[in-house]
Amino acid sequence: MSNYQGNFNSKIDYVFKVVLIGDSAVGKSQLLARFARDEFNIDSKATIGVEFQTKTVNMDRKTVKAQIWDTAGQERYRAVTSAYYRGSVGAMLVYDISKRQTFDHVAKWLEELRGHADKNIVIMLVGNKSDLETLRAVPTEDAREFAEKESLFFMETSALDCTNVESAFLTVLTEIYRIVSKKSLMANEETESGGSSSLLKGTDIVVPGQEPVSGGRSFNCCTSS
Ligand SMILES: Nc1nc2c(ncn2[C@@H]2O[C@H](COP(=O)(O)OP(=O)(O)OP(=O)(O)O)[C@@H](O)[C@H]2O)c(=O)[nH]1
Repeated sequence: MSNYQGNFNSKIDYVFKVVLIGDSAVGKSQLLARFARDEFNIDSKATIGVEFQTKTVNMDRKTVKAQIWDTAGQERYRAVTSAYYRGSVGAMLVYDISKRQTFDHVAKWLEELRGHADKNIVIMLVGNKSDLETLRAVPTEDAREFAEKESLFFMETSALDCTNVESAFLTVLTEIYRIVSKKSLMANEETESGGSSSLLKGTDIVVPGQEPVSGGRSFNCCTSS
């Protein structure tokens, strides 16, 4: 079920759409549950269609609402690909450190992501289930090397025991914020000089219960109220 945790009383400076992708059962839904609500469900069912949750964080005296989207890893249950990626400015590409195949499929997920998302999207490679060290099938070094080659952030996490979950999401959100603030600065300069910026274009995001969030600002991946 989609779960919208909007706070209509406080001013939101930005909305960042972040998508979760990766094979089925790697723990995408539980990473989201842990980050958004500090919950974990050992009997987590496969996602059908698409869900999202929000979490509001403060950065640099701005209020950022992370709108995190989760879809099924299984092809037959997945959301429409292009709609899922539309407007996303961050992605968590998740595999399971105890299942080699889920890491072998990371390149395929990355290809799909790069084919559909903004070229400047911030991507974190996430090796989840780090609590299953005794069953490890993906050496940390292999993943780190892949991430470096592909210019991705990389972290190992455990939604079960909380390791690095917050840190992984916050790293992505902070990097998006860094790019967007820079773009905001550039946009102001370009308005004066007549140029155009290529940083994190994104598209309009409509949050249920709110007006479409484009508007005020010259970059439309985010909102400003
Ligand atoms: N040991 C361990 N199990 C986890 C962890 N994260 C998720 N799981 C378990 O892995 C299973 C799958 O988790 P989900 O979060 O539903 O996986 P998913 O990637 O969302 O799966 P799809 O919806 O099919 O794409 C569930 O039984 C979870 O309880 C973790 O960090 N450690």
